[in-house]
Amino acid sequence: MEYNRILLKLSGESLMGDKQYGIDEVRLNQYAEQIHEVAQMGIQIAIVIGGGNIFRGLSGTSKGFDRVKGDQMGMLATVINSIALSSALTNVGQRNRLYTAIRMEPVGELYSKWKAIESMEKGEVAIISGGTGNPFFTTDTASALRGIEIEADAMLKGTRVDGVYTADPEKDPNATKFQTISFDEVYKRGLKVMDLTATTMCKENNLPIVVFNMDIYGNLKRLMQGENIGTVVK
Ligand SMILES: Nc1ncnc2c1ncn2[C@@H]1O[C@H](COP(=O)(O)OP(=O)(O)O)[C@@H](O)[C@H]1O
Ligand SMILES: O=c1ccn([C@@H]2O[C@H](COP(=O)(O)OP(=O)(O)O)[C@@H](O)[C@H]2O)c(=O)[nH]1
Repeated sequence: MEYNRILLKLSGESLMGDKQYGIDEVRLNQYAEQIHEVAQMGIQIAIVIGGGNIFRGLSGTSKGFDRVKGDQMGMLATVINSIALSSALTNVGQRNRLYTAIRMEPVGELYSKWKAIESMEKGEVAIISGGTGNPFFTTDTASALRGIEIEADAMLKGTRVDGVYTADPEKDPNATKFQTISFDEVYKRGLKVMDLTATTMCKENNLPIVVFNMDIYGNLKRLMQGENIGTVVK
């Protein structure tokens, strides 16, 4: 697969690094350096980050939170992570622009497909924060949505496992990894590497997903250079 424009999804939870909560500066800077490296190769990059290191709407409901309010907190958590990444990218010399799904100037500009594309064409990394702006969705679904909107060649799901397995590799030591897998096979086997809403959006709009381990330094560049790491879902 050749990549000219990518949507990179970063897990909020991975941003914690070795910490129990919040943002680990070392991990954050490693992400920024790797993104800068790939941007310098001329690849257009949009980024969507989760918020699981700070707050997840569903975890709030068990403590009595209203789901919609909890999800709004979760979406704001993705904005916090995005501001941190924006700052880290600036520190490594990478121009970038922060977009928000809901109006929040001067934190970021209100997202639109055209503004994000214009940024990327100018060599800026477009950080698209705030999820879809709606409760009951996940950051994976927001990534699928934004990836389709900005006409990315693929959605790269950077996570803490190195691909899609026959079963959750964190629970089943006998699970084996797929090099590629079809969307239909993901449904048939009930694989839970992304939620169904996100998977269905990608399938219906022909956006391939690449699941890879973003926590191994250099993996993003390896992938862009065509190395066979991770799993392609298409
Ligand atoms: N079939 C599978 N193949 C790979 N990972 C899976 C599979 N089923 C479940 N997972 C889990 O999905 C996680 C990756 O999804 P991610 O969205 O980054 O995590 P989270 O849901 O914690 O934010 C992995 O840590 C892994 O434990
Ligand atoms: O379009 C969206 C995207 C995210 N969220 C909320 O934001 C939280 C953080 O996102 P997620 O759990 O997907 O992040 P990750 O697992 O990648 O850290 C979710 O739990 C939801 O509560 C939401 O309501 N709508």
